[in-house]
Amino acid sequence: MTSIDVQSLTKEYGSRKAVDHLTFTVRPGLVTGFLGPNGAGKSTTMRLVLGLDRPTSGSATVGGRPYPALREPLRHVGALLDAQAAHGSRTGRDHLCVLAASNRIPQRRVDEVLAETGLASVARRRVKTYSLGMRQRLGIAAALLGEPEVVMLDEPSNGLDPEGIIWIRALLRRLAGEGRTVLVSSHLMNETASFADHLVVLGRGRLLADTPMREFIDARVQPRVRIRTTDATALKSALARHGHDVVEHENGHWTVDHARVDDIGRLASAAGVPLLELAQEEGTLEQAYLDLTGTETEFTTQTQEA
Ligand SMILES: Nc1ncnc2c1ncn2[C@@H]1O[C@H](COP(=O)(O)OP(=O)(O)OP(=O)(O)O)[C@@H](O)[C@H]1O
Repeated sequence: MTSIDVQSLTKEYGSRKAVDHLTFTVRPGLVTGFLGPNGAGKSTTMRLVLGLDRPTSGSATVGGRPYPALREPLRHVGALLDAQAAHGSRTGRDHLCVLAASNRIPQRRVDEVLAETGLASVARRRVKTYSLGMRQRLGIAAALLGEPEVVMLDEPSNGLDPEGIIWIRALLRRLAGEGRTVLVSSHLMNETASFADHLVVLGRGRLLADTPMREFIDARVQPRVRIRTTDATALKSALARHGHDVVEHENGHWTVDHARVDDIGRLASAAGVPLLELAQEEGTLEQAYLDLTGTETEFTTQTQEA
């Protein structure tokens, strides 16, 4: 079982703490979403895990060992940090062949990952002719090359087309299903909600949350019920009798906060109120995330006063 362990990790750039006494563990068999506003320290943490930067203090290990101590590291950790990193004058296939050779990975894996990432037909083209999405796929192919137990991807959906986004979702779920440790940073909340089991959230270099995704949402966003009727007066008074406030929306539907469909459905039925619509609206990851990080954002968009 290989986990990523980050212990009291701190990285200072001059007087700025990019990462500030950070401690968390990324466990196998799960997809962990790595979230945080711009500048929160996600990429720095990933770079420290990969030994691309030295921590000011603390440690980051993979399976109990620092990354630089791993022999043939691509067989243990696959990472996509910067999709522009591949040499533009090499072909996609050559790029992967060089990586494979330096980590004693059999050449057949090159063709396997090219097929898996949908790049087989452009494998002999130079990387500089690749679109952003193709480069992203090549970076993911490189990360998968050594069949690593740990996969770390920084914004993998960046530049991918809709088919690619569906593909990456399925890929991440499969990798976790195979028992691998999967850490994925993203700013796309709907995307993250579609593949993550667990979340690690940073703000200004510090840990804000380390929790299963469902718990993260449920702790911050109350569920509500969406409802529509032909008899507004009767419904409103039935709800009021049971202490429920309704919020009326422009297109004719209402929402009842802190409520469950079972209760509202029974209540409407007992009062003989006809319903056209009755649905549970669960809190979204985006709502929960914004609730948590509202005060932690270094760069917020200011609305200009007239
Ligand atoms: N090489 C560097 N030199 C100086 N400061 C740096 C360096 N790398 C990162 N920083 C600073 O460290 C902080 C964390 O940056 P980092 O790129 O890790 O954030 P992030 O969470 O990945 O952000 P984003 O979501 O925008 O990618 C930022 O304030 C950034 O300006």
